[in-house]
Formats: sequence, C-alpha cells, structure tokens
Amino acid sequence: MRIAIAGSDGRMGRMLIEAVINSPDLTLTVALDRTGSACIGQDAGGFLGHTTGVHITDDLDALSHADCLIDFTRPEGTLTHLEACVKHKVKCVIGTTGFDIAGKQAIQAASQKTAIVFAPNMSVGVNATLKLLDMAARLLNSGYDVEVFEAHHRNKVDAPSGTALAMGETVARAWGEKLDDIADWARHGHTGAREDGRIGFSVMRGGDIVGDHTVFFCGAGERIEISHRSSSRTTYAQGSLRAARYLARKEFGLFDMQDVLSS
Ligand SMILES: NC(=O)C1=CN([C@@H]2O[C@H](COP(=O)(O)OP(=O)(O)OC[C@H]3O[C@@H](n4cnc5c(N)ncnc54)[C@H](OP(=O)(O)O)[C@@H]3O)[C@@H](O)[C@H]2O)C=CC1
Ligand SMILES: O=C(O)C1=N[C@H](C(=O)O)C[C@H](O)C1
Repeated sequence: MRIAIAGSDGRMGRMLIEAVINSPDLTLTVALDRTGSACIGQDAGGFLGHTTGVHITDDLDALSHADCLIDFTRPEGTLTHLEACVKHKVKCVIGTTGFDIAGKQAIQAASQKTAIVFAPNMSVGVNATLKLLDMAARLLNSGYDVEVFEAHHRNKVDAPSGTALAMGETVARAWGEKLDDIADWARHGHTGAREDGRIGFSVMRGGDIVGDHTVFFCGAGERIEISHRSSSRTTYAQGSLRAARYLARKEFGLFDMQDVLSS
C-alpha cells in the first residue's frame, strides 16, 4: 500500500514516517508539508538519518502516487488535503482535531467519494477506554457528577482535546443527551453550585505531556476515575497504520477507530 503523510515535519508526521519506513507492507511514496515550511525539498527520512528518496513537497498533485493519505495537521490543512484526495481517488486517515461543525460536514461529504477514517485518538487503549466509559455512564446515570480532565504538551493549539470531547460525547450519548446541551466548558469567578446532569471540562497545558485523560464520576461517598495516559506517540502512529490497512478494503464511507478495531 502506497502511503502519503501530511504534516511531515510535525510531531505526528515524523512518528508516522518512521512507522511507515519500518512496515514491510507499506511504502512511503509522498511526504507533504505546507508551502513555506523549511522542510520542503528535504528527504522525508532526513530526521532519522535515513535516505528514503521521497522529498517533502507542497504539491498536492503528488497524491496521485499514493493509495492513502495519513493527515495529522490542522483543520484548514486537512480539508484542503481532503479535496486533493477526492480528486486523486486517495483514501484518508484523519487524526487532526479541532474541527468546527462545517469542517466535520465537509469530511462527511468527502466520505461519499472516498473512504475515510476520522478519529480524535488512534490508540487502542483510548478506544478501549471509550467502551469502558460507555458502560460506566450507563451504570452511573444519576447521583454522579461527571468531570473530564485532560493534560497535554505546551504546543497543543486546541482545547479541550478531541479525545476529551469524544469522552464527553460518549457519556452524553449514554445518558441520551447531546454534549453541547450539558457541557460546562470552563468555570471562573462566582459560578454558583454545580448543577446535576452536567459534564464539566478542565484543561492543563505544560511541558512535553503526551496526553493524559481522566473522567471522574463523583458521587456521595465515592469517586470513580477512568484514566488513560499516553507516554509515547507510537500508539497513535501504529493505530493510524492499522486504519490505513482497514481502508484498503473500502471504496468510500466514514469510519472511526471503533470500526477499525472491531474488524
Ligand atoms: N488522532 C490522534 O490520535 C492524534 C491527533 N493529534 C492531532 O494531530 C494534529 C497534529 O498534531 P502534532 O503533530 O502534534 O502537530 P504539529 O504542530 O507538531 O505538526 C503539524 C504539522 O502540520 C503542518 N501544518 C500546519 N498547518 C498546516 C496547514 N494549514 N496545511 C498543511 N500543513 C499544515 C505543520 O507545518 P508547520 O510546522 O510548517 O506549521 C506541521 O508539519 C493536531 O490536531 C493534534 O490534536 C495528535 C496526536 C494524536
Ligand atoms: O495534540 C496532541 O498531542 C493530541 N491530540 C489528540 C487530541 O486532541 O485528543 C490526541 C492525543 O490526546 C494527543
């Protein structure tokens, strides 16, 4: 399978290039980054001291040499790349977070023309955690205050993380609610007492934290905490490759990591 990587000089882009190079069933054929980036023209494996012969480019028509693009960039970049994927009939694994409603609708529309896996977290552990949360939310559906906490590195630009949002959505869905209707995104000043049935969010940014998430179910006399902590980005890269292999069998459609992991 011929793989293209977007955001080749980014934290995830580099992890993905290394993972593809080390996967015998996958071939790196395209490495993208944005116009003006200092990495354009460099060998995609240069940061590893490795010569791949694939030079990082901003030419999206290079996607004609790929079967699947793996994209961890920014929403505006991903949506531009997705148009090129549709044009060149290339499948797409999207790990980027922070899309607005219009962005999510554009992904949905593109999935009628190509096959897409879109997930805010590609790690097997996080996706198992989402299953545990669904079970906990169904059992603890009254008398428990739910709070979602996430911590990430100082360079993360969106908040709450896509994973924290997915965790909140999982609890809200289990309660028959929409997250937007019951979320408290932040608290400051004289907030008054906490209301029942809300989901609170809190966010920490600092240093090189890869990604920590905890959902608290706080009751009277007890507290349940369901936590996931990432210590390496490898899990995101390996999950993305699994998603790309899954798409080899699909023509079009929108899938998530639960689809990938249950196949
Ligand atoms: N689903 C998952 O499992 C995971 C998702 N993520 C998400 O992936 C995304 C990227 O994270 P990370 O690798 O840490 O970020 P980085 O900032 O390290 O890398 C982003 C890369 O994308 C490039 N880029 C930025 N804007 C554009 C654009 N408009 N068009 C094309 N390329 C662009 C950057 O180029 P330049 O440096 O020139 O700006 C850089 O190479 C985030 O949304 C993050 O939340 C991260 C980890 C796991
Ligand atoms: O930006 C990151 O680093 C991460 N982003 C994803 C998110 O927003 O949930 C996944 C992971 O937590 C790392």
